Amino acid sequence: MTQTTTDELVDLLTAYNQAYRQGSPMVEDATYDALVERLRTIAPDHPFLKAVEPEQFPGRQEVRHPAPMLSIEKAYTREQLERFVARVRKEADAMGLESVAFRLTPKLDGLAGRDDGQVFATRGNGRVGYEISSAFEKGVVPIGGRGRGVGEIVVVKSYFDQCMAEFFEHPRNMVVGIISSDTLNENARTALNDRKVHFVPYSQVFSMVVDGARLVEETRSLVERLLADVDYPTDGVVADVTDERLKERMGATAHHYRWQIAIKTKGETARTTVTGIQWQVGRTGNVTPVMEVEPVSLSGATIRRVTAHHAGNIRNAGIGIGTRIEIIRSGEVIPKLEAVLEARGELRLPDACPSCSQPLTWQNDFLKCTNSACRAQIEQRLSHWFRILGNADWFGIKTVQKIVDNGHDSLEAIYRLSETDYTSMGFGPVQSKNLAEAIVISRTKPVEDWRFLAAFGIADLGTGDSRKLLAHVPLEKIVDVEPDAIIRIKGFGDKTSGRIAESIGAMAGTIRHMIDLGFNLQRTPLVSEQAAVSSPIAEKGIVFTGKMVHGSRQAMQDQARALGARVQTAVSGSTDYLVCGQKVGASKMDKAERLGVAILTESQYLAMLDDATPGH
Ligand SMILES: NC(=O)c1ccc[n+]([C@@H]2O[C@H](COP(=O)([O-])OP(=O)(O)OC[C@H]3O[C@@H](n4cnc5c(N)ncnc54)[C@H](O)[C@@H]3O)[C@@H](O)[C@H]2O)c1
Ligand SMILES: [Zn+2]
Repeated sequence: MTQTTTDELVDLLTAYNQAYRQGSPMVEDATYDALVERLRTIAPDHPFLKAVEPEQFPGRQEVRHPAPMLSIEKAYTREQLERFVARVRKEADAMGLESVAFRLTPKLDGLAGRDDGQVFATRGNGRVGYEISSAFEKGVVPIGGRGRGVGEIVVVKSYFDQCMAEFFEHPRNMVVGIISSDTLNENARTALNDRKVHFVPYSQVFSMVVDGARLVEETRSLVERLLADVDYPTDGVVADVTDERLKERMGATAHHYRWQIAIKTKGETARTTVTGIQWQVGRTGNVTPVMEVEPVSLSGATIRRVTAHHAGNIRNAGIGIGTRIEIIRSGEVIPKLEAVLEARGELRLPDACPSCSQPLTWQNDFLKCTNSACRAQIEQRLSHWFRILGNADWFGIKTVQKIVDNGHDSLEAIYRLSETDYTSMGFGPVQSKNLAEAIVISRTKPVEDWRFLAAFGIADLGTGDSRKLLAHVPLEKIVDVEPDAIIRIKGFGDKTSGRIAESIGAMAGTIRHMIDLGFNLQRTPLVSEQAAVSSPIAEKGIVFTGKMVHGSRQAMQDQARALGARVQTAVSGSTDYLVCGQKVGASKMDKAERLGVAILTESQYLAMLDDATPGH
């Protein structure tokens, strides 16, 4: 190999690394790692291999780490893992250690950080990182509390898949965006408000301790067990030697600790051929490509459809019928386009909306239908209503399409339908009954007013911002809201406020109509009222569990809500207190302990409320 090839390779790696750190990788990890290995073969002493691949956050203050935050050596194969275990064994023998144990933890795939309780910093180049303490003010949830050392900033995976996957190509994009920019877009704000962006210290994650033999023999099942319950994006499992003296003896290179290895589980890939491209219209008018492919088997499922995320991917790669592609599936329901192997066929992009035939326009990489009367958008908006309201099932997209086909194309119309109307549209007797009941349930089952408002699909108003808005403007005044009133609320910018007010204005009739139907709405307390209630549990996430002695659980939950708490049904990363009555299941307690949630008995909890009440 000549010097130029080495340089070219390093240039390529540098570019790939930069794209990756900014949240939009250009190639798969395995491809990147293979290139790194190639560099190691041709230029083993190249500086690129001797350091942590740097990330950059321009304009942030630099923070020196007390101990370097290094990269991790990778094992893709059994042989690589065996070699690692053998190396550890050898050092242990030299120390006269009889047994060696490894602590296994999920390798979280986000943005690494370190929180000493005062300063929160990124990894940077491993020695010097960047100060990002504002992340906690933005709403990143520190799991287990502040000051727990190194960990990873990640988005809750199920949440990302359900609510954010259509806006971001990878959860890391979202995290990097949130940390690096001072102005957050609507989706990022929603996720932060929903408390779904966490800083997870590695000390707080689920772990298992095994010996070297088991690690090598049962790798697959161990990895599966470790990752089964982790609701964060992962890209493998990290194995650490547990013995402190052995760790000290093994030390580190400039790149990684010698007592640690990452067992990588890359998403499974397959190769296939594009046989067609379907264009789907979303609620906001984005027209996105779904490729039909020759059926191919991938992690146990037969794949026929592959998403290409946005039209730009089709345009830039020149994908036509006959194009050979590589696809990857790592947990998503619909697999993604991984790489274009050979572009073939004619590139054909729609110039008209597949639903309403209006001309499309490009907005960055997205093709957009701007016709608000577009049939597909109406269907998506109606199904959005039921999805966000979340208290009544049965109105999936197929059902909604059929209803719209029959001329009922607005919420007003749908809420007028009766069981016999459904039957005459051709729904079966059972389904007709279910649909009619679901409508009643959607009005009678309690639902938060911010969900109700967000369900209309108002521009720039996700659930998080809807809650914020309603803390300042009560729902019954919302249709008359002026942009000025929104701008004054923290977190709303000029443009967004204008768009929100305009969009609310355009939907005022429907909003009023739906309010008048009398939903069972739980009000968001107004900030002006909240000031009066200063309680020790305001804003805290609380789970009540077990049989309560003081009163019914329902009554305690209501009281907690009135005191401004966020009452939850399950312990999660956003829980602050688990209040235990009698006969509490061990699993809830375990989970709470693992997540660093404070566990209180019923009387401890009541004492806490009492202490804070004036006059006691
Ligand atoms: N696809 C691409 O274009 C591209 C580009 C650059 C890097 N990469 C990938 O990034 C990796 C190298 O980057 P890196 O050095 O940032 O990361 P790494 O994979 O070497 O991981 C090291 C980091 O993992 C974190 N980590 C996550 N879970 C952990 C746990 N349970 N215990 C301890 N640490 C944990 C730590 O912060 C540590 O700094 C490679 O796997 C490479 O494939 C990909
Ligand atoms: Zn259209």
